[in-house]
Amino acid sequence: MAVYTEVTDDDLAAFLRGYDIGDAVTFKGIAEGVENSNYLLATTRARFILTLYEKRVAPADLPFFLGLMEHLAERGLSCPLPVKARDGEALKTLCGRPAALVTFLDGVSVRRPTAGHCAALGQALAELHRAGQGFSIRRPNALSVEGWRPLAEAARSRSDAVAPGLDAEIAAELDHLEAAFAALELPRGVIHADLFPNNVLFLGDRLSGLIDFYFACDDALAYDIAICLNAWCFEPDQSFNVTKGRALLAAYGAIRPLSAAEVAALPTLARGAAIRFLLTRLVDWLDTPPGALVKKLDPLEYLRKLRFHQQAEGAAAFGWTS
Ligand SMILES: Nc1ncnc2c1ncn2[C@@H]1O[C@H](COP(=O)(O)OP(=O)(O)OP(=O)(O)O)[C@@H](O)[C@H]1O
Ligand SMILES: N[C@@H](CCO)C(=O)O
Repeated sequence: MAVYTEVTDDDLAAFLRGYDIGDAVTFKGIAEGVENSNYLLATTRARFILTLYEKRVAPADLPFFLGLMEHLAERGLSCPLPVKARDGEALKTLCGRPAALVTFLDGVSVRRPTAGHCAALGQALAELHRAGQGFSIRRPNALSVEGWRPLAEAARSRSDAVAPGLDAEIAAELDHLEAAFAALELPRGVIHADLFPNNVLFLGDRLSGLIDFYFACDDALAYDIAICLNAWCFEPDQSFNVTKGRALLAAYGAIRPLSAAEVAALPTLARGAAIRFLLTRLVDWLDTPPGALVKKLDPLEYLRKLRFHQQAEGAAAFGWTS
């Protein structure tokens, strides 16, 4: 569940007096999501999402996230648009938390993506990468290669309890990845960095919006593709669906063609993307107390994906065809 901070009717009424968006009609907490408190607000004019940023979002990063959504929306990407208050500011404080209102997007996320969904995702990802060009604020990726060993250290004495031998397996993989990533020179730009199916909305087969930009940062554009290949193209039995991978890559390439260096780097990037989510899930798994309301995500799902990539030979394993 994701309502950590309760907003009373009085809090809301006082908050909305700062905006010119009509009067509240309905207001309710949204159960999905794990990072922030989210509410769906309908006013006499339109629907909005009210987000109160909880402890995992650094307040210093909020101008990047809100500015990025505005930049992308102005360039035609279907993503939430931060709503400015009467004073021209989108970032406010509510119940002691940083807070913002963004526009509501219609659509539902898909649980079992088809190849058609993967193609739509690939196209939208390339459009996002194009639209991100020219965005002036920088945000390094704290969860790229330099961030992985500290996460592994945080889990270290406890990870073998999750899977025997896990600590040594992670250490060996990090040795490999640190060298492999150091050798990469790839086109960079703004990436979403968490574009899992729960962050992509569809109306029927049509992709209607991208949400949750709170991991967005500057990094290799192809790293975002690798994150999506991992999140969208594995089946529940953990086999990689080459048809879905091919659909994603072809649709992406039709908008933003991949360079030879990016294609060659995909297996390394996919291993990196696998260990990134393995590690963050592992730390959360170990640190979340029993009985907490937050749903814990399985780190071993990403260990299995990592092992697939360790065996894979070249981008053809993802369905890449030149
Ligand atoms: N602009 C929007 N339009 C429509 N629905 C939205 C919008 N923003 C968020 N939602 C809904 O709220 C839910 C939670 O939002 P979001 O994914 O941003 O939360 P979060 O706390 O950052 O969680 P997580 O990082 O786990 O995805 C989404 O799954 C979606 O149902
Ligand atoms: N997408 C992340 C969760 C938080 O963004 C994961 O599946 O591990």
